[in-house]
Amino acid sequence: MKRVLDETLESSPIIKRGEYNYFIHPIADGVPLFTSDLLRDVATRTIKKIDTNIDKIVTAEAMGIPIATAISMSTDIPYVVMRKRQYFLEGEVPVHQETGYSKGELYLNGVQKGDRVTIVDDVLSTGGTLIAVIRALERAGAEIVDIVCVIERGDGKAKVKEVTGYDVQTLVKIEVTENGVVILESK
Ligand SMILES: O=P(O)(O)OC[C@H]1O[C@H](OP(=O)(O)OP(=O)(O)O)[C@H](O)[C@@H]1O
Ligand code: HPA
Repeated sequence: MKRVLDETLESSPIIKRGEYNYFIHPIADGVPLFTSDLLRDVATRTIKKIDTNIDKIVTAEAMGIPIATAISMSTDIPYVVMRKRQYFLEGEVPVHQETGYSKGELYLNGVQKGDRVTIVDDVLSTGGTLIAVIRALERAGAEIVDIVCVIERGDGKAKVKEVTGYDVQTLVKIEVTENGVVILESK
């Protein structure tokens, strides 16, 4: 099957966000154009990697949402979005999130103690976001079954393992320089 993700990644434009070389790709930003071929490729490859005997998929806004939606529509597993906005619902879990270029809060709602959950997200870079999501789920008393991030860059995977003990699966590992994206590994 055509690996649309890999084919499109190598033509990603790069912009500077402070010192951070930020690649722009539809999976990570929704621009310049998010095609159904790309979403299907990502959803199909992610579903193959996870145990679908789970209660919920958990993702973080914004760009985990299309991925979680596509997986949910194929598997009938419902999903929860960790939002940057607070809702003040009973049991809401706030956590601090830091990426390579931003800081803020994320809020978890809708996950109950004992829920079997799988985390999906678009990019794993420093690992800051995943660590925050894992911490929130631990506080909620959920059982984390799988973690899949579509695109891996940097050493976030090792950092997540060191800090939380969890393994993260990814679909592609890339290197980002100011000149562009290079695919190091496609799984
Ligand atoms: O491993 P990290 O360094 O934490 O980077 C990965 C995170 O960065 C992006 O989120 P961002 O907060 O920029 O939100 P977005 O999805 O709205 O772009 C991306 O969607 C991941 O969640
Ligand atoms: O370089 C990036 N591009 C898009 N999304 C991201 N999330 C973390 N790093 C990046």
